[in-house]
Amino acid sequence: MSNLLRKPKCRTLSPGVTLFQDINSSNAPVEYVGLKQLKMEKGSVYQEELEKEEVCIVALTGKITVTDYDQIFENIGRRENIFDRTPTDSVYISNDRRFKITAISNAKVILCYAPSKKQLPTKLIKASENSIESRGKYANKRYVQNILTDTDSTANSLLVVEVYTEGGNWSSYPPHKHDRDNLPEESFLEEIYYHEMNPKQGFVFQRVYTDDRSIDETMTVENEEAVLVPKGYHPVAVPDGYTSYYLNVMAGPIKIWKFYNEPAHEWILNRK
Ligand SMILES: O=C[C@H](O)[C@@H](O)[C@H](O)CC(=O)O
Repeated sequence: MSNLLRKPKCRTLSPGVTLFQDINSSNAPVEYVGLKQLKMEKGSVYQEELEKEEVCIVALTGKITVTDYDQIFENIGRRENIFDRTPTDSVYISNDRRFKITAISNAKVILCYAPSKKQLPTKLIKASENSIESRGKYANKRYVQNILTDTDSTANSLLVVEVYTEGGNWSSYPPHKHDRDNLPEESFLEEIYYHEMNPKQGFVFQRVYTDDRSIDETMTVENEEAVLVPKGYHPVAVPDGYTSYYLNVMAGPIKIWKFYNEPAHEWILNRK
């Protein structure tokens, strides 16, 4: 199995709180990004103390209450099913703070991490504040819900985005990368993909590869699996009949998303 593919591993953290994905610099070839996926039973509690990291808590499904012990955001979350295809609520919490999540209903939560040294205000990112984009044409149409963009001053490092791609389409396509700290041509952002499929028995193909092919992994990715993109191009192909969802966490030395399209395939963008 590819070192870039992370299958869910079930670990009970506390009564009613199960960890399925836990990706960080101690167990993955990444320095800037981290991700946890939690499943929480109604009434269960998850607590964490942050050091020099910031977190975006995404109420993936169900309802949760989040507090940083100064503010409390009650009953957040806007969808029972990720494929309701509506934005959801998130909470940004900065470095050197602690937080507690209480599940108001059975809930699925994604925690997105990135480095942070300058403590910024905690913020509820309402679903209505997500900017929505329809990207692509022909067979690379996808639908994007931006939670934290590179122009958003809420976070120091984090970019968080949700992408829906219908069957028969490609996303993150034409292939692009952002693995060089070389502005204005390209920025360096590591990336984690957290994937879900509808129906859930589906899969997508994702290739992660570099110009020199020192990395060239083509993976079959199934429901609730994650893919690491330490560097390289990272297109996704979705089989007919299925809808792909993925959440991206991105971060790097500078919070700018300037990607570089692979020259061999950039002509794709010029079709009328
Ligand atoms: O670099 C960003 C990620 O590859 C995705 O968020 C991608 O941009 C989504 C898309 O445009 O298809």
